[in-house]
Amino acid sequence: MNNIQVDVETGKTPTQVRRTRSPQGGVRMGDDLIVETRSLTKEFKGFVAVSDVNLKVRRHTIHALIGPNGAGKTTCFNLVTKFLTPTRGQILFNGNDITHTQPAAIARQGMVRSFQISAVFGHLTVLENVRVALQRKQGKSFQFWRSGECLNELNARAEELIEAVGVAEYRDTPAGELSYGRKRALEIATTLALDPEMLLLDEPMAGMGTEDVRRTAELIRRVAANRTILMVEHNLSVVADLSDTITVLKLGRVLAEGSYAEITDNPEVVEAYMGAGHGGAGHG
Ligand SMILES: Nc1ncnc2c1ncn2[C@@H]1O[C@H](COP(=O)(O)OP(=O)(O)OP(=O)(O)O)[C@@H](O)[C@H]1O
Repeated sequence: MNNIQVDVETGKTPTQVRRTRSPQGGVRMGDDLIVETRSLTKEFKGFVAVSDVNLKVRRHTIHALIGPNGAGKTTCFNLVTKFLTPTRGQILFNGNDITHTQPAAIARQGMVRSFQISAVFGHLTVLENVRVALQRKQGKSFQFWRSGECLNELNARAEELIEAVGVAEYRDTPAGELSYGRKRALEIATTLALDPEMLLLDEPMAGMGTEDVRRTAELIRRVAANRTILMVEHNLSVVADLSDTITVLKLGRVLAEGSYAEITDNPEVVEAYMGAGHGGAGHG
């Protein structure tokens, strides 16, 4: 049975090449940092939604962004994934300044936002959806795909991916008929088809029932074995369970950063959540 570590990182990936290459931008980061933001700031018509955020995401960790409503999590996430342009500040990915790079170019560099590129097509089966994603990554040449060998390879890879995310038994089911949680697992499979070095997840548990949350958390943990994950997540018990590092935002600024134990020990964090009317750990 394949597991996620062998099925998605085969041979010399572009990722591995990047890891050994010296940064092109000439901006040095600490060796273990994959993403760093410097004084990241976003203003909307004078309103400062994100203010001077210095984020340090270490390679091969799960890093969560949390905070009460309106804290700036989504804005911060959209800045890092380049859906928004910062008013000020800098974003580095693998040492390269990507502040002004287009989202598609960043995806090619290995930073992929789930549910961004990887739309799931409801009328296609689970397996077909993953095949489409694999073809999108590799297939520019029609001739290439005409070769039977390539198609076999593609099928084998697609089977591995759906196995890895736990939807293999639904391989021939149209994606539109899947439960919400399984659809999101399939979305993760289509994202993994792009072989990302870093995965950005925007509220991966949103709208899920307990069983789907448990399964998705397990999936994220497996996916993270050889990747970096940055996620915005409201479900604090999931955050507690999964995250190596948590950055707490409040009113656009970093209020605290550390392990779950560290941040929950911080009176300012407790106050921020209580003050905002949040129910604390386990709140979905
Ligand atoms: N496009 C925009 N124009 C104006 N203000 C915005 C815009 N996007 C976000 N904001 C404001 O910026 C602040 C931060 O919003 P953001 O959505 O990033 O917070 P959040 O932490 O993700 O909140 P939530 O948990 O409620 O999703 C909020 O006050 C919001 O109203």
